[in-house]
Amino acid sequence: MEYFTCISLKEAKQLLMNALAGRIVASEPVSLDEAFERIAAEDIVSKEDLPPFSRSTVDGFAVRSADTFGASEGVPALFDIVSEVAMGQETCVQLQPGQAVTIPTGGMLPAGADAVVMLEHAERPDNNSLLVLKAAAPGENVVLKGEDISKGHCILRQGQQILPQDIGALAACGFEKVPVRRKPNVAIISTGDELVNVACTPVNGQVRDINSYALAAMLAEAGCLVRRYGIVQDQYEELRTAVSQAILQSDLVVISGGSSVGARDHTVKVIQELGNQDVLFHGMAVKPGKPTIFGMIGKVPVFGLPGHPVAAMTVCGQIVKPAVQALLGQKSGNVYTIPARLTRNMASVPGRDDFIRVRLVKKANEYRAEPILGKSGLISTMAMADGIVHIPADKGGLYSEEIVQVNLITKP
Ligand SMILES: Nc1nc2c(c(=O)[nH]1)N[C@H]1C(S)=C(S)[C@@H](COP(=O)(O)OP(=O)(O)OC[C@H]3O[C@@H](n4cnc5c(N)ncnc54)[C@H](O)[C@@H]3O)O[C@H]1N2
Ligand code: MOO
Repeated sequence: MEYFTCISLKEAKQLLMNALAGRIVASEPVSLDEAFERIAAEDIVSKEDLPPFSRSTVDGFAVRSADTFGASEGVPALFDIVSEVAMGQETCVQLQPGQAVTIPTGGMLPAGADAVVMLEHAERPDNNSLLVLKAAAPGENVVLKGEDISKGHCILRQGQQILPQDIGALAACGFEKVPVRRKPNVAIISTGDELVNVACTPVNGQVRDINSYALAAMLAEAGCLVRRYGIVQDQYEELRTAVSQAILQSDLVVISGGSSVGARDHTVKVIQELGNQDVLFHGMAVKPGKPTIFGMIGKVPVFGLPGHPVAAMTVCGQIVKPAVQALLGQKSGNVYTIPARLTRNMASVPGRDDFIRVRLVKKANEYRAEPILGKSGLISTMAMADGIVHIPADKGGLYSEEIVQVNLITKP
């Protein structure tokens, strides 16, 4: 007997995106110290040229490059040293033919100069004159005004995740603060009469709550402010009360466990009742993770994730994280993949998306992906894995020795 009307992962993602369209969270300004990994709420355009003046990249002598043409150790070009550029100060010299000025690395290029001769390519017969031993090309050893970032250049795109190099560019252009998306508030509710808190020693029949911790970590990494609502017993009223409270305080709610079709699985009924029948799907053709629920309670997306820990984490990666990205207006999440050679055949069922855990082993010049076999209730199979290989719905499996893309779940 089939209890679920399973829809494809593709269809599930589409329903999810339709339901979340236009629900991007508000923005807030943060300082550069707080901007790492946040999502830009606006395009940020430079209001100035960087560098704001042409500058030297070496210690040496600013010259007109044309004056050095043909210079060599045998036939050096002779210059008058007319001034000295001081670091951090404007230079008002206008270089004339045959003139040079001393300049430090980073110093402002004087008007008329278009190249810098390195100290080691010149000799100073006396304080006021210079012999250049090597020709300098126009622009040599110089960063031109605006060469790094020009005025009007977009340094950060709306929806882009802010990384250290972006923070550097923002600092360079004088942005002390940057508008980012507020972190979505996410509630995680664990359900199950058998669950006890991590600090407890479970008696027979009980297990510790794994999912609320693992999911909290995944969603914090995705940019959320996560609140764990603790363990709720498999009782309709208790779950209803917890969810009613969670939706008032959250942008997204995750309920772990109770998503299947057993007598104690109340999640669907709670979403239906609080959300005016708005359950958009119950059942996805994926493995692990088939008994997944998604519905809206008012404006709040609510997910019912399967209780088996690997299934809960897989579904979190496949549909909850994309939902968070939609709330953040994030253009694309960082997915690090690595090609690897599969070490054994992996059968699947056409029409179903499978996600297999793999361990990566470096051998010769390539990585080999060793599938970790084990039921979706075994958290160790996830903890041992370096990545996940996706078998798409249009394939009946993967062959041993086939090159596959591994989505890394460890940091590269
Ligand atoms: N007759 C059927 N039974 C089941 C089906 C099915 O299609 N027909 N699907 C199976 C699949 S697939 C999964 S996955 C599970 C999902 O069940 P639920 O979402 O209802 O979850 P529970 O029954 O509450 O728990 C299942 C399993 O996971 C353990 N669990 C639950 N929460 C946690 C937690 N926070 N930390 C650690 N472990 C947790 C729980 O103790 C159970 O062992 O249903 C299958 N059954
Ligand atoms: O979702 Mo389940 O068994 O596929 O873990």
